Amino acid sequence: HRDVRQKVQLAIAQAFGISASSLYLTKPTFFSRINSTEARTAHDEYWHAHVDKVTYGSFDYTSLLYLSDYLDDFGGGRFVFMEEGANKTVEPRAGRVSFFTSGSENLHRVERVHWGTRYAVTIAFTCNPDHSIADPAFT
Ligand SMILES: O=C(O)CCC(=O)C(=O)O
Ligand SMILES: [Fe+2]
Repeated sequence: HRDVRQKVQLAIAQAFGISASSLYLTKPTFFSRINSTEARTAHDEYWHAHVDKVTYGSFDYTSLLYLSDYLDDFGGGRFVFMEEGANKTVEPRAGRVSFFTSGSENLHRVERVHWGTRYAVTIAFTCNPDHSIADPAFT
């Protein structure tokens, strides 16, 4: 819904001190299901440290919506910001949202999931209108 989209954009823009008119949805937006089965392709190897802007190209801001609970639904699978001296960890919980800038300042990785199933959604935003995708349509 456009009104909701505009409110979310405005809130995000205000939080980061940027103009709401310069923030657009970008791709890929994806749903992830992670369990402890063997990776079949390099794409399945979610646990490597990476920078989202490098991995996905168009990302300026990354948001993660978690749909399952660390330790209740799965073990391992915490999100780790790699920081010199002290890594900072986000423990996924259903409904928890994490939001951060997608550049090298936020190098991160996901711990390997040891048991259970971990669900999350990645939704990203760009400041470059050329990288934008259309608003989601609800039909
Ligand atoms: O699911 C997560 O916690 C993070 C996934 C991730 O790093 C990514 O999609 O780039
Ligand atoms: Fe990432």
